[in-house]
Amino acid sequence: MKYHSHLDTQVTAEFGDALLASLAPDGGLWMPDKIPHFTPDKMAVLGAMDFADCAAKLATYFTDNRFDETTLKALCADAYNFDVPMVTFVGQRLDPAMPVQADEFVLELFHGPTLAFKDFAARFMGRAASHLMKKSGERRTILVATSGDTGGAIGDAFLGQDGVEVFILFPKGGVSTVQERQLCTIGKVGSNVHAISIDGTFDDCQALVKAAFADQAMTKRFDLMSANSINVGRVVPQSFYYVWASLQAKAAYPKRKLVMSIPSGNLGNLTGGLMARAMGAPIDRFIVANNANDPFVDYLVDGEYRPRPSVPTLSNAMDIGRPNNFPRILSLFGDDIDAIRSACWGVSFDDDATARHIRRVYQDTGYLLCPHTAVGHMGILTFRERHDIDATFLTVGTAHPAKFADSLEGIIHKDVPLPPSLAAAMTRKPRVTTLLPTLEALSDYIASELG
Ligand SMILES: N[C@@H](CCOP(=O)(O)O)C(=O)O
Repeated sequence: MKYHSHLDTQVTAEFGDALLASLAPDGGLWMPDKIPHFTPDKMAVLGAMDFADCAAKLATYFTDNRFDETTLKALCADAYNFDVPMVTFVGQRLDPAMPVQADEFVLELFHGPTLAFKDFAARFMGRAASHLMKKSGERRTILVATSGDTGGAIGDAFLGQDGVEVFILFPKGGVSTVQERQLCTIGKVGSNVHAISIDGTFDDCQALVKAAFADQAMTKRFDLMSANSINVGRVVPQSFYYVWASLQAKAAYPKRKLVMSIPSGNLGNLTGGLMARAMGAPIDRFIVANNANDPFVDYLVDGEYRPRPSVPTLSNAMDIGRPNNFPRILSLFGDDIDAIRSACWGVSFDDDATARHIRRVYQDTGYLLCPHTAVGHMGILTFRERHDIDATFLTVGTAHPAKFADSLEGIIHKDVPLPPSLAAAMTRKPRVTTLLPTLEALSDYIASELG
């Protein structure tokens, strides 16, 4: 498998080099040259595996000869040591071996160490980068912009890794209280993970990271690597759980179509899903569910892409006005908006609707949705109102509700208990630096921390 820049197919790289470089030399996003396509028979074999083995098998098609099968199997077994359940609001689990009647499930992708779907890609990326860097002796300074969840997952995945320093940029006041404490307590004094509160929005953080990569001198001086989903090493592993989950759902309900709803911001998760669909994963359609930051939903409606400054919402991890992966989606579909529309249906919701929905589902069933997953589930309800279709519906559950305890307690008027890892983070002293959103401030700070 080779990768090419989305700006120029002649600019190519192998997986390991694309991962460590993050962006192509022309500033483009790396794209797989050819997405492998699996027949239904081959898909059935993948679906019969457990998630870690399925991921390792898929990874053999996307990596290069620096990753043999044994390495990938061990890497995925180590990365994916947690559950990937699909459950109804009343706790019924989708299991192809069990007779099940329900048609709506939440694909809970938040059982990894930092309680968000970002763990899937961060843990693969961390282990893959470590494998490459051990061989070559290279070093990297990782920059990651976060609106809440990516930073924690990347910090956790690279914590203590030799030859790597991680700088997590988050918008001051723009992430939940629990997320902020998680981000700011991963790195202890002297460790390789550094949290930076940026006086600005997530878009400012993301723009700063991009400006750092556009600055050749800075990229070279610090050996920069991005751990955001502009890095193809984030997007590839985000396709694995779509393949596996869709195969489980199809095995349980072979006759039904499958519709998956993705709460979306930077569009990296959707890109992973679209890649899985291109591989032959039996997903009929994606619902792209946005909060008030909805340039992609608008694009699906009128074909005009209008990135704009983000506004703060309850589902803060999706407060993104200029989604990084939009060019990848265009590239996957050769700019054909009709093909994009046949794969994706979009809808957006405001905070009042989100809060009402969280309260209603909690009162009716006892299931507490995180604000992002709530947006995803509302997407399914609206889609079902407008389409008469016999399908299994999976809402992609992006984060554990306890990460948003502060806002959820005001919505359900009850305490939201924290899982042990988050409760422990709340007792630790934060270690964070506040910076203005300028390249000079960022560069000086990195230089001072690297000594
Ligand atoms: N929603 C993200 C924002 C960064 O997006 P990514 O796709 O680059 O990880 C977050 O939670 O930080």
